[in-house]
Amino acid sequence: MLTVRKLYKSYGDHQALKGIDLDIASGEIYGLLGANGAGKSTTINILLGFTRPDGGRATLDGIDLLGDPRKASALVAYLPEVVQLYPLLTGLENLAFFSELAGFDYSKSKYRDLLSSCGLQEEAHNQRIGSYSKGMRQKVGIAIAMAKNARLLVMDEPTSGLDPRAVEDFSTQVRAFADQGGAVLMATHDLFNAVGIGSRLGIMRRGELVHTLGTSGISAADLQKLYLETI
Ligand SMILES: Nc1ncnc2c1ncn2[C@@H]1O[C@H](COP(=O)(O)OP(=O)(O)OP(=O)(O)O)[C@@H](O)[C@H]1O
Repeated sequence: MLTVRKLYKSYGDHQALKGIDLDIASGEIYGLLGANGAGKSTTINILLGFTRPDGGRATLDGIDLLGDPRKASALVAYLPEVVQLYPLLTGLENLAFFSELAGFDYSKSKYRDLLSSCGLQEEAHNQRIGSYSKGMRQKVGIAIAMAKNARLLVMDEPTSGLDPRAVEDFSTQVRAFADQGGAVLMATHDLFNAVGIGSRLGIMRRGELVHTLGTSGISAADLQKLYLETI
């Protein structure tokens, strides 16, 4: 579904990416791991069209993500570390606004269903986003991704600052997105969550993807050992 080939990026004479290859299938949650500066955000920013690569290709369901940013933004949803929403609008109004921006016009009850299915309690639907916790904002962010039928959900450090209950809720929503056939790419330092939620993991070191592994049968302790030996 997502295919990335030979992605290169330099900043001045510093090579931030040295030929990244990445494949994420439909229904897969891929955790991208690596120390600060390894190149995770650069990879994500290129896939989102925020940064231009020096070389390489990325396709999603055969569509060129790097050459056609408008098509790409219709297919890809992004959850940054802090989900950017309008603080003076309610959760429901934000969902309606961003859905309409993406060309979808649902009924109010459909928006409510989407928010509820993403775990946002009903009493919060009509509260302004300014009063939401980080976990609640993420639920709206995932509802927006679902509303626009995104095929790929990209996330940067989604669990930083979330309490364990919020991480559990978040994991449930992300799994639901993947179970509907979406692909998920998540850059994270949270090894425990990565091994819990991820189907596959990649460990980056100095601009290279040096290990990829499936998560079945791997404990967080095993992953931590491999990670520390790798970075
Ligand atoms: N805009 C930029 N200008 C110059 N150098 C940059 C820029 N963005 C990233 N870099 C450099 O590229 C390398 C990769 O950075 P990147 O942010 O992709 O790493 P990361 O793995 O996401 O790190 P972190 O875990 O800290 O977010 C680093 O050495 C960083 O300093």
